[in-house]
Amino acid sequence: MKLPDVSDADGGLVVNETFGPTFQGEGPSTGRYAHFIRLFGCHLSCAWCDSPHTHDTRYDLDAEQRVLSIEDILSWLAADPADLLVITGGEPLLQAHLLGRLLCAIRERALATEIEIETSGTIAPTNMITSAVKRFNVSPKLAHSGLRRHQRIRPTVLRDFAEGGKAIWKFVVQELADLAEIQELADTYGLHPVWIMPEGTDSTTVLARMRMLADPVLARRWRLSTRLHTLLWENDRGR
Ligand SMILES: Nc1nc2[nH]cc(C(=O)O)c2c(=O)[nH]1
Ligand code: SF4
Ligand SMILES: [Mg+2]
Repeated sequence: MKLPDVSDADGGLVVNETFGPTFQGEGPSTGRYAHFIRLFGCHLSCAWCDSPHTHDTRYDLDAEQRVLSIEDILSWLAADPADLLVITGGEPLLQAHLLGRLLCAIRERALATEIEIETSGTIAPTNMITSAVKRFNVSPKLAHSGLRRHQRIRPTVLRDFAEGGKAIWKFVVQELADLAEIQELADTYGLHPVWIMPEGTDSTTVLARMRMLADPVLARRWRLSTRLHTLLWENDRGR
């Protein structure tokens, strides 16, 4: 199975979709008016991935990707400048070089008040990216992702994010037993603050898991995230 190489697309970023305005549905900025850029490509393959169309060869990946120049993306944003711009994927840091240039240009032209990046925590960001963003929402994957530990846990990358001071740690949880696994990672790598988010792509599952998690998360003094877009719009694309 050959995955598309997104690291050196000539002249642009490989984008899956741009959308907004919508609400940031996850993490500390939940509920904020937000625009999204979903970059194409991921080097992982989590069993429960909620955006497999960014990389899974069971999808029509030719139809799922467009090469957009930095100017193309700036024009899209200029039509409706973002309060919060969220860069997600896929794994957006696979395209770190061009992404850094894009984010600098967005800051220079004041096309977003704040920028945050959703990432798996397996690829270190560049300095250019780190200086342009307000926050990294880092989601290290647990054993239930089906990935091998060395694929999902990159100690040096986790420590870099932790020391950089711009990361929050957002763990996708299916069962209460996952919390002990998270505690071990948080203690080993100094991950703080910890956010717990239910796995699920329909409102019934998200709400049931949030109810299951609420008291145990409080007992650990952690934070709880919903998936607001899922509660509102189920698994609709581009929301
Ligand atoms: N509204 C909305 N909020 C989100 N936060 C993170 C998302 C993602 O897919 O990474 C996402 C998404 O797809 N939609
Ligand atoms: S890291 Fe994210 S995009 Fe990549 S397979 Fe896992 S859930 Fe999907
Ligand atoms: Mg996601």
